[in-house]
Amino acid sequence: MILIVIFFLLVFIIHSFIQIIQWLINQHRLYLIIKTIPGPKINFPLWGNINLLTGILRNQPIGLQSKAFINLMNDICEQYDPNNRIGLIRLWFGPFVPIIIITNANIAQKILNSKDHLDKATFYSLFRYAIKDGVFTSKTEKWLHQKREIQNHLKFKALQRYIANTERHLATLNERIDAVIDDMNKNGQIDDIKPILSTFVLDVLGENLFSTKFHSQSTGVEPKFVRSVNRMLELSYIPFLQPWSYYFNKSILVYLCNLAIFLKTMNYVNNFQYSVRKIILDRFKMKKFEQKSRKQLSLLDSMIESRISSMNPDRILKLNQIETQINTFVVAGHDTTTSALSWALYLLGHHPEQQQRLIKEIDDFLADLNLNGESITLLSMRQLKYLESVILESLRLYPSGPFIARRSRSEFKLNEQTTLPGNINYIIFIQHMHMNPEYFREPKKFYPERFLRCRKETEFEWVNHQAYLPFSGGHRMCLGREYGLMQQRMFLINIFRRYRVKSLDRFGDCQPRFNFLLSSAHFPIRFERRQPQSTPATPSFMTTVSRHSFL
Ligand code: HEM
Repeated sequence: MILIVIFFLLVFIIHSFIQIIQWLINQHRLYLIIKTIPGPKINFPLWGNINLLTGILRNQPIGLQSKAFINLMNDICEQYDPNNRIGLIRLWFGPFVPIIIITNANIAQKILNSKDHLDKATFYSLFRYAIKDGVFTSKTEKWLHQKREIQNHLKFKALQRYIANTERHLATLNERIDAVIDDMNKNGQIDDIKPILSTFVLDVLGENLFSTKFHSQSTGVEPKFVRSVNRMLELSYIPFLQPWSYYFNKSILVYLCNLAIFLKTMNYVNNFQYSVRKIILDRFKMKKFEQKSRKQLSLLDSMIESRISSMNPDRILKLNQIETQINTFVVAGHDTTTSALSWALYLLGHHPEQQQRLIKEIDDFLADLNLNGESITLLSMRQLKYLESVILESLRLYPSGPFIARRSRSEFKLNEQTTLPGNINYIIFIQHMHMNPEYFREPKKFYPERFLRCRKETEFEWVNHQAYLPFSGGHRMCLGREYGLMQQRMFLINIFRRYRVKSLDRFGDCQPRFNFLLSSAHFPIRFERRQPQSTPATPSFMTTVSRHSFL
């Protein structure tokens, strides 16, 4: 008996020994490859470059920490790879965990289009508290199945059905703005536009995604779970930014307080997930959508309908998977869209010339439609090229996702000289690329015209299309891109056919608050009604497909 135990013990020890040797060989190979990539010096191998993060971030309040993080990353890129010569920077998080930052558009495109880089980076697991293993966070194999099922429900042709809800909530938004204009004390001034936009986006998302009325605009408050998700992401972010100092330098009391807040927010998120589950079960049982016109189905209804009508339901998303996707869309679609709307207003409010050009384009477009007795359709909105350029330029200057990250499954040969290592995390630094004068001439300038001047992939005097990644790119590009763009188009047409806006702070004072993907503009703004005689009679958005629609 003892001999058998000794035998197994020996086998175990030899096996572990071989594993350790293999791991050391791999680490050495990784080290040799990474050595060729520029990056900050390591003074103390156990820490790697973590001291850079902790040093700068320790005294920043939550919310601004992430801004400090982005600034730090920008500084590191400029210092260690001046003029984007190589487009790669390495950082060591401790002795064994390297991260590679990519600032070269060509390399970023190769990574995003490679089948070996479909997994999201390890630290995306923080999102799993809020959205579990949905299409945003899932690993390649699961993601392929989920994406196949979801993309049809969000592609351009499917969006027509969301117009009616959006238009109704836009009408409520107008009433809110009108009330501020008519209020003598306020005289059209809103001290912080973000909550107004956020509640509007949420109400639209609730109805379009899962037939739920949040009533956020009428109550003026976001549901608790939305604030909880944001808070949760902020809290999850702290240990990532300050892995050691957070636990050792701060008092245990601070840690416990944050833990208590985390658990409380988790509770709200769980409650929300429970409500979503209930809605899904109810709608599934009632099969209400069977009597509804297909064009009015919410995303949830159409996913359930696919499941019911499928010949092979095993291949279609199950109800619990649908629930995960709905949670994912609310989190992935809410702050990103709010942020895009708020920054577009901010920039236009500071650039009257561009605002006037946009107003003229919208007026001409509406006058043409009126003349022909047509409504605004998804497709006709696309004729507004200046509007599109304003949206694209705002997203360039303020991308909702300043960086995205992937985990490689294997080594990746970039060219004869450079091979990128496998099994490590890559950060694609979108915000840095958007500000690179090599890719975008005069990058700090708000200049929507750049997109009109460079419409084709081959024209890149003002825009390098490869470096433009507000919705990411390649295989795991944003699934809500068309939906997000539609919302922005409808919102801006609606605002500027009625009002002029003026941002009331000093240009540049308003700074984004990042926590991974999320950033929004909080700033004071004044709305003025446009003179009635100068606004053309306004055709409504077309909510049903008629002979004018090309869909
Ligand atoms: C202006 C609005 C939006 C912007 C700027 C934006 C941006 C992005 C970016 C940068 C990513 C890549 C994230 C990463 O790889 O880490 C992404 C992914 C995603 N977005 Fe959006 N998004 C927007 C709106 C939406 C909306 C409205 C929805 C849903 C209704 C949505 C759903 C998703 C999903 C599901 C993914 C994950 C795709 C995948 O991994 O395959 N997004 N988005």
